[in-house]
Amino acid sequence: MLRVQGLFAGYDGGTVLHDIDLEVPAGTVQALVGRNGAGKSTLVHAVAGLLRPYRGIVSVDGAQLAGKPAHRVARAGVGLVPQGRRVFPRLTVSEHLTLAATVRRRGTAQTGPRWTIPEVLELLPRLAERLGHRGNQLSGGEQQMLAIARALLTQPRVLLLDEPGEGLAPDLAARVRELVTRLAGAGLCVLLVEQQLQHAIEVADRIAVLDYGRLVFADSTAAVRADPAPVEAVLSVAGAATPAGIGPVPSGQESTAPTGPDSTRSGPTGGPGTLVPGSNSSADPRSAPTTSSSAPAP
Ligand SMILES: Nc1ncnc2c1ncn2[C@@H]1O[C@H](COP(=O)(O)OP(=O)(O)OP(=O)(O)O)[C@@H](O)[C@H]1O
Repeated sequence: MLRVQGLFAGYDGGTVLHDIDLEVPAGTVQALVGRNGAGKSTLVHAVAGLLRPYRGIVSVDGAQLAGKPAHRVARAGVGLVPQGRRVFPRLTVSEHLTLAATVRRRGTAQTGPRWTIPEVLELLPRLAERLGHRGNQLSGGEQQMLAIARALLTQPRVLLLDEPGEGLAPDLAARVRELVTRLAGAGLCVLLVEQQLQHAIEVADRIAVLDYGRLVFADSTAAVRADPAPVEAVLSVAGAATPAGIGPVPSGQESTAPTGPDSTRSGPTGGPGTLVPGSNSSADPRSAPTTSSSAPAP
């Protein structure tokens, strides 16, 4: 189980993510949707240890990970398929896989599937035909497959996928979604960032919506499929060019609970089908942050 609780994070002392609560049980896919700049990648980075949260909890099966560096988070069982794939241009496919396979999990018992290079190649046969090719010789789809293979070889219990279908041909993107379903079926907790609500509906068990750095909606996919209007309303607000913006670090950073509007927090999944209380509704042009504290950057 991946648990995120009361998470605040941002850049250079400014706050992008406000009081995020999310739980992803093993064997399920949690989709995260939201407009450009809503904070989706920031959340993924904060979970993966690439960005140190200002405060809040990130845990995997009870092990606290918030604030730990990315390599420790990876060893604790969190695999990342970053947006843009980020493969090494000069390393071959084979070298990428070998390197990833050397990341060993420490300090926790192995649960879920344990991937070997042959198994990963069986899952992604295209890579088997490209073992000697360097990263910069791969197509976008092949790079995506490599990024997924590399993440699996770190033996994750939690897989974070940041827009894995971005830039792929529709049929390849659909194959990636099928793969995501299979991986959840194998017992992984999957947090999937998706731009397209329809794609999220296809693959996810639950759907959460980030807007202006706040979790404004969370419910089962079945509920969203039955009534997508609340999610569509958030995603389609005019003026989407205004991103989350970076506000100041929340005041009272050192205190145990946030104050002001942010303190109205829903349960971990935000409650059934509701726009999360305490967040601004999609109809409100919102201002980012609540205070102008000058708390220090992390
Ligand atoms: N490294 C950074 N330094 C400063 N600000 C950043 C950085 N990365 C992102 N931001 C800002 O944080 C906010 C959220 O960005 P983020 O990339 O998390 O959004 P997103 O929802 O993933 O967007 P997209 O769908 O366009 O990828 C934006 O205002 C963005 O400009």
